[in-house]
Amino acid sequence: MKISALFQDSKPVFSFEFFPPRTPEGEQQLFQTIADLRSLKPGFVSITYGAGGSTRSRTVEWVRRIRELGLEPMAHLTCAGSSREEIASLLDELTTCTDNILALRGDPPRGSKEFQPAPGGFRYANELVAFVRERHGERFTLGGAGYPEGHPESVSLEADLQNLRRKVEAGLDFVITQLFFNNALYFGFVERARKAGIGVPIVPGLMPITNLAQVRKFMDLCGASIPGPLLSRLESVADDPQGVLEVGVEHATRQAAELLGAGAPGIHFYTLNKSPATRRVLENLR
Ligand SMILES: NC(=O)C1=CN([C@@H]2O[C@H](COP(=O)(O)OP(=O)(O)OC[C@H]3O[C@@H](n4cnc5c(N)ncnc54)[C@H](O)[C@@H]3O)[C@@H](O)[C@H]2O)C=CC1
Ligand SMILES: Nc1nc(=O)c2c([nH]1)NC[C@@H]1CN(c3ccc(C(=O)N[C@@H](CCC(=O)O)C(=O)O)cc3)CN21
Repeated sequence: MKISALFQDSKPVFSFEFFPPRTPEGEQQLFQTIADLRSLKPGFVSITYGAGGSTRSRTVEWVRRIRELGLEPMAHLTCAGSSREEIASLLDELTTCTDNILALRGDPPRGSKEFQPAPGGFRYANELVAFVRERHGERFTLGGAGYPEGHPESVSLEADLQNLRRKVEAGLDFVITQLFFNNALYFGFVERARKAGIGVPIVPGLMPITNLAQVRKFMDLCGASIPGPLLSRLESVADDPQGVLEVGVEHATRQAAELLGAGAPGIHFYTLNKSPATRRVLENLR
């Protein structure tokens, strides 16, 4: 099912993001996480492609598994490291297992700050979006990424917004935001986007914090800032994993409730393949 239909409804769309595990233990954990989360009836679940250095070949495999489990999959697809021929053949394969694609540029390889397009590949996500539309028309619902705090490589918030507009004009059906911990960033972003003529749904992406070291890594990778008071609360329980999770769940619950109250079209959860925090946030919202 094309998930664009879900956003035409007034009900909020909840979605979960997973990455393809590298080890048999990781695979077992992800199966368990999906089992734990499926009763929450997500509108869709997405599978990353090369995120955080993870493997790409398993994205399609997990998309198939998710569909077999009766959930609606969305495959992430990036420009990184692939020629257009390779992307074309992957797209043909995706027509056999999903109706939904999150079209991304991709991160620079680990240890490098600068993105280099592959020979015969694309430099920006808007080129990938146009390519998918050119080859497959309306066959897929297409999502893309948006940056409430600006993309780390962009020269200004305004330039970044114009790039988002270009990407939407190339054919995006909706936008998922980079994770953020302060809702004012999302509200400001949506307001600026609407003024710039971007009309598609903008789904906030939230990551319930469960681990302080990981948060620091994400601030670096994603360019997401943490409000000082939240960081202080996390640091005050740094030696107590359960305490960190409690703070993370409470914060994400407050963020989600306020976002939905203000009319956000749903919430996309960056689960990192774990279920307890996301489950508790959604239960708190009921
Ligand atoms: N859910 C997920 O998996 C998410 C992944 N990401 C990652 O973030 C990274 C960036 O990907 P995207 O946002 O898709 O990239 P993008 O191509 O939309 O933007 C990348 C950078 O290039 C600039 N830019 C974009 N189009 C341009 C153009 N036509 N001319 C000049 N500059 C342009 C943007 O302002 C931005 O600084 C990727 O690594 C993606 O994997 C980000 C958020 C969520
Ligand atoms: N710039 C950026 N790139 C992304 O890939 C990305 C974002 N932002 N923002 C939201 C989510 C978060 N994503 C992530 C981020 C990190 C891991 C991660 O921790 N990966 C593990 C290894 C994964 C594996 O076991 O293969 C790691 O240790 O890096 C996964 C997905 C994907 N998304």
